Amino acid sequence: MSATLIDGKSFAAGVRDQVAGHVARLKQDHGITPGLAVVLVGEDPASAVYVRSKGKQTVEVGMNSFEHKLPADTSEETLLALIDQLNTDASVHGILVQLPLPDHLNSDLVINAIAPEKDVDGFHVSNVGLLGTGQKSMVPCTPLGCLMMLRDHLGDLSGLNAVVVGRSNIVGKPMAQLLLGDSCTVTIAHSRTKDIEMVCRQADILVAAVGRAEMVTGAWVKPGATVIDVGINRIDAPEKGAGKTRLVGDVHFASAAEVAGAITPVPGGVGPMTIACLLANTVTACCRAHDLAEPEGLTA
Ligand SMILES: Nc1nc(=O)c2c([nH]1)NC[C@@H]1CN(c3ccc(C(=O)N[C@@H](CCC(=O)O)C(=O)O)cc3)C=[N+]21
Repeated sequence: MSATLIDGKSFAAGVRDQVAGHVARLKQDHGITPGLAVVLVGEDPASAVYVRSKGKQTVEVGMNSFEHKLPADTSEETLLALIDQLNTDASVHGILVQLPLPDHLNSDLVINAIAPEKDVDGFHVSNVGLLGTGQKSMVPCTPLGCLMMLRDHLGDLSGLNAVVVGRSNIVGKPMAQLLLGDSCTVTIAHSRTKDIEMVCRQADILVAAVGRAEMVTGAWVKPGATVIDVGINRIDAPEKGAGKTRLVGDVHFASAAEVAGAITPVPGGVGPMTIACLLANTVTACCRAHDLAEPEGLTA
């Protein structure tokens, strides 16, 4: 491997330290404790793990964590009533509804019921529009974490060719907006893109967010490029024993790391940054709610 490893795990620990500092200042100087409410509908085991990890880290940085676990058959009416209550609760500065929701619930409707200024996921249509027009908004956590690592590693991004593989509302589209905001030349590639390998090989910055295990190989990577792997895929790992699994990204790490200048690993790359940025967004939302100066370096 010749690429520099971008250590998301330690970067995220640094972001959480900064967040903890801001939380302490909010408590001491203003008597305010930022609060994050996480809503989980149903019993998806993977989602439950993430929600527990978010709650633990929220408390570790000194914030209040409010967890709302609802049964899988919760009605839209009940869920909307809870969101309404959280919208008006002054101790709640951030609201996250864990996705995906069960099929009978309309996630667009639910997300757009969150007060935009408390929408720490940045998924509300108002925040999407504000980001797209370069106005102050809540920025989705995963793309924000990727941007922080890119700026840290590369400094000024202006004029660089950035290719985002994947066009989801959660990662691909907002990632492209953020890179455009930093004056990159941005291409969004996806399953219908012609000669996707050739498109990717033009990228100084290559962000893989398709959800297909190890799809992006070294042959897709321009020598020296910075590769950000957003994918988290659990695959069978018979070499570890019968029935064992392991996590891999959307990038075939071994081959890409031979060509790239820098690369994020999975696990320990983008994932921990996503949670750190959720905490950062909650502090930002709290400061805005109280008309206080926003933390620097924790927003786009
Ligand atoms: N409204 C909403 N917002 C989200 O941000 C959201 C969501 N719904 N639904 C589920 C996905 C998933 N997600 C992850 C966050 C951190 C790791 C993470 O820290 N992963 C570790 C590994 C964890 C492991 O070992 O399983 C790592 O990559 O190093 C993974 C996944 C946030 N999501």
